[in-house]
Amino acid sequence: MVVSKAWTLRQHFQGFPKASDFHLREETLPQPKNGQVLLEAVFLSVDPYMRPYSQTMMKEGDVMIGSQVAKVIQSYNPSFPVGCHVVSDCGWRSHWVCDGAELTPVLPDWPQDIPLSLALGAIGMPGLTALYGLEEVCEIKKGETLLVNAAAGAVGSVVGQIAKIKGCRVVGCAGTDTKVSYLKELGFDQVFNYKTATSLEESLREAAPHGYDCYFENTCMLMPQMREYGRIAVCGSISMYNDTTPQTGPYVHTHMIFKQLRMEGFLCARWKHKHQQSLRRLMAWMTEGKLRCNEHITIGFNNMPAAFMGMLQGDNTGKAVVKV
Ligand SMILES: NC(=O)C1=CN([C@@H]2O[C@H](COP(=O)(O)OP(=O)(O)OC[C@H]3O[C@@H](n4cnc5c(N)ncnc54)[C@H](OP(=O)(O)O)[C@@H]3O)[C@@H](O)[C@H]2O)C=CC1
Ligand SMILES: C/C=C/C(C)=O
Repeated sequence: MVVSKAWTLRQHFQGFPKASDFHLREETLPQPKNGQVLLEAVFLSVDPYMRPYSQTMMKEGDVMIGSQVAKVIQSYNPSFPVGCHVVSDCGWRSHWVCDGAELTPVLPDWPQDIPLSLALGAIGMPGLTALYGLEEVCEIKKGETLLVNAAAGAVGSVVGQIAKIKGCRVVGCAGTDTKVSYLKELGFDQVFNYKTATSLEESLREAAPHGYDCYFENTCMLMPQMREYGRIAVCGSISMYNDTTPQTGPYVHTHMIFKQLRMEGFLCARWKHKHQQSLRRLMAWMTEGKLRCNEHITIGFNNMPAAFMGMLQGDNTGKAVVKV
């Protein structure tokens, strides 16, 4: 018998999450049966979606939702032999018994020198989100100009690098000078700190005097700088996730109409059927040195809530993960 640790939602978050909203419990797992495997968490993902989804998909007492890279430590399922690594959506748990139905093996032939944690980052859901937002929603083309905000985050940093691979001009905005330096290292053409810029409008105009063809992310600050027939991929709205009163405006109709813009919200899972081939593309770019990913690693399963709250502060550069 294995005793698993699990972090549960003690009470729904009101505004910014606090340590007392979480509860660490132990549970004795059943012995795996025929067709089942026993998983041990190696890396757990810490993602913004956990905040809004906790509100809509969870009830108090549930184990926190989330993905992890886990190692199979007992197996009665030939598709998942002992020692293999999988991505599992079993939540904030140290161990779990399941059949293979909901498990995704990490890419076969995962290179030795690429950390497995990236299966939760650039070679995982955030990387796929970046790829689909650019290719499927923005339909970005060589030579176009892109703006991405939250650019030093797990998604934004991959967005900018893929757009560079595609021959685009990339403008990123981020909230600290450290993030700005990181994005310059990644090869972004223009980067500015939106928190210290004297005028956002001026910074945007200076960075791309002819305007933007594509805009990846959230907020509507860019509307006046969009070019005719511009495309806006609405990926997330992290700045609102902890709000206790709904935000209003700005009203975008005039820009949408007269510039004939297209704005589309999307969820990465829409293109689930493409995930395997897309992960292989991301891995190829990484092994060729065209795609890099900084990670913000917190050590220790017991620090999951702290890592989650830290991520929601917005100060991390790159993908937040917890190493067990
Ligand atoms: N549609 C989809 O399928 C998916 C959507 N998403 C969404 O994409 C967005 C980015 O995700 P991801 O890159 O993983 O996130 P990260 O946690 O890696 O980065 C988030 C960044 O957002 C910026 N930010 C702005 N306002 C806030 C705030 N109030 N609190 C915290 N951070 C803030 C910060 O950068 P800065 O200081 O530069 O402002 C921060 O670094 C999120 O909104 C997420 O929900 C993510 C995955 C899939
Ligand atoms: C799958 C992730 C969704 C958001 C909104 O983060």
